[in-house]
Amino acid sequence: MPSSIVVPKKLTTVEQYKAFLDQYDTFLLDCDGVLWHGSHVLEGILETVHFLRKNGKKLVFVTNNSTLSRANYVKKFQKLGIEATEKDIFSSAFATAVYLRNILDFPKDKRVYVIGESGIVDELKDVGIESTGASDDNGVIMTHADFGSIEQDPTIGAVVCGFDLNLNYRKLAKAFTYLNNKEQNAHFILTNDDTTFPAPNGIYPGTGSLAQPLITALNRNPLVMGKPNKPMLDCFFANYHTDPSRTCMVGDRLDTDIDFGVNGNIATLMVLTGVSTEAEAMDPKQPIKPTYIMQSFGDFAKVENA
Ligand SMILES: O=C(O)[C@H](O)[C@H](O)COP(=O)(O)O
Ligand SMILES: [Mg+2]
Repeated sequence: MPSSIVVPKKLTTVEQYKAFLDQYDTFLLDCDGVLWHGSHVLEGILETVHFLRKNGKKLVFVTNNSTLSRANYVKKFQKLGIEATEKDIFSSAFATAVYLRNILDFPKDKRVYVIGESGIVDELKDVGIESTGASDDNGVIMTHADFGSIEQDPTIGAVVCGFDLNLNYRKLAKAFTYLNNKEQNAHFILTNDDTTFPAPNGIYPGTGSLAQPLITALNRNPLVMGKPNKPMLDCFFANYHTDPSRTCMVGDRLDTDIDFGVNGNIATLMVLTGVSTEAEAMDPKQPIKPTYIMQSFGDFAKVENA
């Protein structure tokens, strides 16, 4: 059906929330912008998670945020008051590691140069892939005399770029050097390409924006692992067997979360606590349409008290 005809259904009343919840058994929950902003859990989220689980609903967490491993996400969840196990968590770092190991059959004698944080390094290590970079070059201020210190490294079989609070010119110059060596033929991979992400006091540049200098300099498009792309879909459906007709993706971004659900042929609920707006979703020219829209996932807590 043409997207201009699909009109998302706005959920606003407790009766509508209840009728919505009765349709689904499994909820794929995005994290940044749905559950929290950074480490600030949004209002009603803890009550909603508790209520849904008490009513037998399955919650799976699917995040493009590659900064933590699943093990460290479990610790974050627990610290914020949400029980979770590694098997309930799908991050773009995990999808990247699975893709390098299972799809690319990454050579044993090669390493990955990482622009990003511990989540990527740890998940690669979990599948037996060695990496370099990441925090090695944090805080390194280059001078114009330093270019000679950037050398080729034939052991680099891939460059993986994820969210990196400590991005700097040296990291970009090293990644460019490895990727620009045509004989080396290193893979260029982004964990995700979100242009922005929601923090407690606004939105900020995301991984897709951080990687743009490399994309422009190389004139080359990377492979992207996270939502809405196939590697994350394959990673999820290889590990989770749910009834698609009783499964719903909940997210704050049209171009990652909602598109991921559309690509996975499951229903989608867009919440307005993150990046995408109701006007964007309702725009007849918008090609990506959520099945439902509501203000906040935390509003489901009102059903319990109804
Ligand atoms: O820039 C990023 O890495 C992403 O915007 C961000 O972390 C998205 O996380 P999600 O909303 O998928 O949990
Ligand atoms: Mg999000």
